[in-house]
Amino acid sequence: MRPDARAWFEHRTTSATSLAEIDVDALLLAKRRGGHRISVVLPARNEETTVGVLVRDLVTRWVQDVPLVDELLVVDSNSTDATAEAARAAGAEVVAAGEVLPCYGDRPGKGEALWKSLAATTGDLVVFMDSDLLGDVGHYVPGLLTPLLLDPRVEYVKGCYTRPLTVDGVHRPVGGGRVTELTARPLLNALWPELAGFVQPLGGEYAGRRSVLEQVPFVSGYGVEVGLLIDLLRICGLQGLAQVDLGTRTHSHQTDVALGKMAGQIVSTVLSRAERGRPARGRLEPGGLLTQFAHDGSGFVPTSHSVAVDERPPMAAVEEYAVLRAGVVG
Ligand SMILES: O=c1ccn([C@@H]2O[C@H](COP(=O)(O)OP(=O)(O)O[C@H]3O[C@H](CO)[C@@H](O)[C@H](O)[C@H]3O)[C@@H](O)[C@H]2O)c(=O)[nH]1
Ligand SMILES: O=C(O)[C@H](O)COP(=O)(O)O
Repeated sequence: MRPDARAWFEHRTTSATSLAEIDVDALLLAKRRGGHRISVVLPARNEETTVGVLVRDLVTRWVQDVPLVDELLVVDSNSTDATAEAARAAGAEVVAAGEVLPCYGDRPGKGEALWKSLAATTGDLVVFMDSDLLGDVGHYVPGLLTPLLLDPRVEYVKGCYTRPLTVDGVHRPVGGGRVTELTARPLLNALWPELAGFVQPLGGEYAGRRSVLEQVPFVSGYGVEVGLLIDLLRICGLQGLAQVDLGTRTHSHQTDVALGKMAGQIVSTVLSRAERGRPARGRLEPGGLLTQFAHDGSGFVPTSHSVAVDERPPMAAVEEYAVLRAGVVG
């Protein structure tokens, strides 16, 4: 690892692997003293089997029993199942991504749901969590908030964890995060070696100050995490970023074919950032198309999918958002 990345890793990684490691009273005090308002956002597409349990646990722990979280929003990302109903019944506020800033239309993808969530929430600190998490993750929210609440230099915190992998009924305690290991990490190490200290650059659990989140574009699909990391590095510098070890993360896994498309979006996102600042002449022009092959018994069958990414502008540049914020702040 490059010396700056190693120094960052050693000084900016903290541990919150269980509630026993977290001083919740100190967080509440810091929240009160700093006058913070805290929003938790869960993007969800067809997560009816997991979102209810997750939301109920979060609401019970961090809204009702301990007043850490002020609003908990599930952004329904074009689900075709009962995700919205399950989340609402469990105590979340639920909004469909397409209903937020409707004049901007409705694009598919996780990043779109996260971008819209900035306009649908009011906290100055925003925590993002996936809604397909399994197991006990009750410490994730306070764990992610600890660096933000206790260290004013920190602008953005990324969770990290070990990742079990269960495929075809076979369980392994590690080995999850296949796109991370085979695509995102090699790309980041090659092009942004200062980010090499991030253990889980694609992880879906992170938190940041609204003041920086609204200054960066959001890639609409699965490129959103790697895009945020690269863009927030530019705005906050390495010292404004932190990571916290949350222990273990278990979630539902996608097929290899689906992960191939995700990897294609990661590549498109990273290339779009690598091209910034280069003269138009001589720029790489990524094809934005991924061709995958299946064998049908008699021969290979190619299927092509778009992995081009589009992105939303920094929320701070959106006029309707400025009006909404004026209502909140004023
Ligand atoms: O169009 C979509 C697709 C997904 N999701 C939600 O986003 C979260 C993560 O999606 P998932 O398909 O489970 O992603 P993973 O296979 O777990 O991918 C990992 O890598 C992705 C790329 O960085 C990250 O976005 C994920 O958070 C991270 O867990 C889940 O709550 C989904 O319901 C949406 O809201 N809209
Ligand atoms: O982060 C990743 O690389 C993807 O979410 C894939 O994770 P998995 O290999 O644990 O399914």
